[in-house]
Amino acid sequence: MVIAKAWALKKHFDGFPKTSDFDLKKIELPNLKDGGEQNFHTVSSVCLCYRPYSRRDLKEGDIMIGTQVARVVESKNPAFTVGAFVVARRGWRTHFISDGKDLQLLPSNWPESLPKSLALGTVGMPGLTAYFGLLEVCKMKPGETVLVNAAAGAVGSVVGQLAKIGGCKVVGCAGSDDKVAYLKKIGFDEAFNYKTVKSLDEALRKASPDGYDCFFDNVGGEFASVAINQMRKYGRIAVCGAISQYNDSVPQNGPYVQIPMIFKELQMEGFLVTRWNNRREEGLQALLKWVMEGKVKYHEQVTEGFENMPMAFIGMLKGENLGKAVVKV
Ligand SMILES: NC(=O)C1=CN([C@@H]2O[C@H](COP(=O)(O)OP(=O)(O)OC[C@H]3O[C@@H](n4cnc5c(N)ncnc54)[C@H](OP(=O)(O)O)[C@@H]3O)[C@@H](O)[C@H]2O)C=CC1
Ligand SMILES: O=C(O)CCC[C@H](O)\C=C/C=C/C=C/C(=O)C/C=C\CCCCCO
Repeated sequence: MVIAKAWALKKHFDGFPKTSDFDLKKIELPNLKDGGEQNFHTVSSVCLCYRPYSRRDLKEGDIMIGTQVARVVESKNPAFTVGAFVVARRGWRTHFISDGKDLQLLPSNWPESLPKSLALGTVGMPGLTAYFGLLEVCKMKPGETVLVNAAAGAVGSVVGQLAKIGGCKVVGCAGSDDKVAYLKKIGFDEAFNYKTVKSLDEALRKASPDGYDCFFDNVGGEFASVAINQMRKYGRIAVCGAISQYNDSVPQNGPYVQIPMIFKELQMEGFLVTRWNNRREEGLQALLKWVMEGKVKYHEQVTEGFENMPMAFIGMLKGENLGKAVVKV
């Protein structure tokens, strides 16, 4: 008999999440039925989207939403043999039983040398978000200038590198000098620390005096209000996330975007990566190839221990992660 550990949402977040908002539970798993298999969850993702999605999708007492890479430890399903690795969206839990319908095997050509946890980051949902957001929403073209914020994170770090592969100039910003140094190391043309610059407006102007053709916005709020005024004519803004607003108890005012949008004839489009679920394999194979060729570098912020999941999530919201935040169980 297996006893799984799971983190539940004890109390809906009020402002910034606290460790006391989570509750560690033990769940006894039944024996396997024919056609079922049991997975041991080896690495778990902590994703920023849990913050807004928790309010919409969970009630207090529910297991936290989340995605994991899991290893099959017992199986009565021939499609998932013992030892296989799968990506599952089964929330913050150490073990679970599945009939296989909600599992995705890692791509069959996944190289042994590559950490399987990348299936939660650069070669997973965040990488796909960067890929489709840049190609399909920003519609970047060689020679253009691309701006991305939260640039040292899971999505942003891939955005910048894909834009370089696409022949663009890339400007990124992040919240520490170490993150800025990392952005330069992985090929960003310009990078700055948005927390220490005297004026965001000046920093953006200095990084690209001619303005920006594409803006991949992970942050929203005040940053977006400033950046929108530095877009070039016919610029495209991909609204991917709004981190600066997720923990607000009182909604922020603005931005009032109509004037620059009219005069510069801008396009601003929100998107969810799931729009391209039917092209998932294309995106994963492209990302896998670039990673294997060394054209896309990755970094993971690894927290050890399932008991530290809430801390890893809170740490990511505070900006403690470089690259994708994952928890090893
Ligand atoms: N539309 C879609 O389909 C998807 C959207 N997303 C969104 O993409 C964005 C990036 O996600 P992801 O790459 O996983 O996260 P990250 O790995 O980038 O981690 C979050 C980072 O956000 C930064 N941050 C936190 N608070 C603020 C703030 N107030 N202002 C500016 N930056 C802040 C921190 O970095 P720093 O030190 O730089 O402040 C932190 O490290 C999120 O908004 C997420 O919701 C993600 C997946 C899919
Ligand atoms: O690890 C997981 O479980 C995440 C799975 C997410 C899923 O597979 C795919 C799409 C993720 C989209 C993320 C979107 C954002 O982060 C954008 C943020 C907020 C959306 C607003 C939600 C408001 C609900 O009231």
